Amino acid sequence: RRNSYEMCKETADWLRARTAQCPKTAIICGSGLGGLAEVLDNKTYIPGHQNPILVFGELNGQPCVCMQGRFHYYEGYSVGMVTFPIRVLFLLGVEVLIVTNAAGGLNPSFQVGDIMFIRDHISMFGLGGQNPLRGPNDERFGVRFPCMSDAYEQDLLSLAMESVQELGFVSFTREGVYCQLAGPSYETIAECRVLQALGADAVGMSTIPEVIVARHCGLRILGISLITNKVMMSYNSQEKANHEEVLRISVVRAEALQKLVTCLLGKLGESTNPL
Ligand SMILES: O=P(O)(O)O[C@@H]1C[C@H](O)[C@@H](CO)O1
Ligand code: HPA
Repeated sequence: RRNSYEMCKETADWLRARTAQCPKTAIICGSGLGGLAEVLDNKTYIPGHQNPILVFGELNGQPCVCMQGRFHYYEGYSVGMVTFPIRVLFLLGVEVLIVTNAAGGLNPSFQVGDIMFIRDHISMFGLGGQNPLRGPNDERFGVRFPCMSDAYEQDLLSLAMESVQELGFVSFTREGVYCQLAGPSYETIAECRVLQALGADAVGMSTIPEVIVARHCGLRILGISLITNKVMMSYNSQEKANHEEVLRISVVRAEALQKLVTCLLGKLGESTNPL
């Protein structure tokens, strides 16, 4: 299995041989948000065999690692491969995971450009019977039946909200429920209506398998969705979801997100370091 303990350990050891940095926080950069990594100090770039590049460095004095890009299920990767980097990060000693993504807004009060902290998620994969933890459980990662009702940590959310207030970002910050579909096709109007009725505030194509695997191995998780478009709810709408628009809006908000994560890391450092 791609995310077996042995394979993850081999990659973690391989990375350790290439950098002496010991990040406590990892940031997964969603579509168009790879620029987050550029603000790190003392950067070490480690290109992967395939898509994502790992950038080790420091942000606001805190050791951290950014994953520029991710493995998406819609690209054809197995859920094992999609979640493999999470277990590698865990074996590297990461304790806090900040997952970011671009998502479509289902909540009618959301605007394009809003930042949504993920309060909870709806896994269409999980509901449909596909969970990244399916199969033999390896206790070295976590327990057989992990709790998910507390996957998104309240303390991290509170620190993130403090950062939002200090930065003056309140007017475009929300909280909500993220729902993941397989992609790569965007949702139909009928599907959007169903998701909204189910209680989802935003819809995307990533993140949840990563969160499940991260929660399983005890990582503290903060999820951030950038609302890059409003999904179509009416047959009269002339707009159409498209990836170029998603990337364009991500870039517009990239700087705000960088500031937010930088501020949050400073607070995390203060909260974990009594000095
Ligand atoms: O990696 P994320 O979830 O940010 O990417 C989103 C979902 C699709 O990959 C793409 C759709 O525009 O953006
Ligand atoms: O509208 C969307 N749907 C699914 N994934 C997305 N990622 C960005 N926008 C969207």
